[in-house]
Amino acid sequence: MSNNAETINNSNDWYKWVEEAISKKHIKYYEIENFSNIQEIGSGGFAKVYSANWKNSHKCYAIKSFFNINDATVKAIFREVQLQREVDFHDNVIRFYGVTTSIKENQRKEYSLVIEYAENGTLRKYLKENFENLTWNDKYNLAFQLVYAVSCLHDEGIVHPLNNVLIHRDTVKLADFGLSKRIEETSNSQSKVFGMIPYTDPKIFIRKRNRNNNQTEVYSLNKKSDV
Ligand SMILES: Nc1ncnc2c1ncn2[C@@H]1O[C@H](COP(=O)(O)OP(=O)(O)OP(=O)(O)O)[C@@H](O)[C@H]1O
Repeated sequence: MSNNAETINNSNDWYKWVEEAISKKHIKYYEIENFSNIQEIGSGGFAKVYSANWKNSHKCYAIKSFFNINDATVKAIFREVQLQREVDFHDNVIRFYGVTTSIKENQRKEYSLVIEYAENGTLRKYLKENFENLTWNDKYNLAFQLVYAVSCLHDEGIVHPLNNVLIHRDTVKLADFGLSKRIEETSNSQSKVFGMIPYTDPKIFIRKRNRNNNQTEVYSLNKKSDV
């Protein structure tokens, strides 16, 4: 796989890259027909996400199907795949398993991502529904996992906007690396708002040079604890 983020400029590059990666077995291809019990579980600005069982087993996967794979979105999708694969050895990061063809009826073959399924959904929803029943130890444990995951991503040179924090049983899982950046990139793009506004360090809005961008993520973490 010779392409890097700079060489994926349009949807043709993306299709070529995925097909080459599948044929060289760098990425596993899952036949969509082998999934059963496909259920929609959520959607965001770019994609719809489904849960599905593999070959009638109890093993559940999440399938992320993009609304519109065009020249503008392929870079984010490619980034998501690249960054997630780099760090998904970590227990607190959603695993990238491979690709399948899109669930949509379409003339053109469209690839969807097959990723680990987080059974309890988003941390936000989980806390809303369970906050009263959680002990301080449970809350400490969730906060600890979140901080630990962020710290491990920093060690790998990646900043995650913490826009998508999921829960699988008692384990925090960071997902959706489409908006994540390498630390050196964030230092060069001070003017760009990074992540969700409520969790964004206000200092990012005033163009202050030489601000360490890991710090903006620490701000996001503190805001998360307000949930
Ligand atoms: N692996 C997963 N397991 C369980 N639910 C998930 C998973 N991935 C995503 N979801 C659910 O689907 C929703 C949409 O997913 P996601 O945020 O990745 O889509 P997106 O279009 O890239 O979103 P965004 O607009 O935030 O970039 C999430 O908020 C979450 O509720």
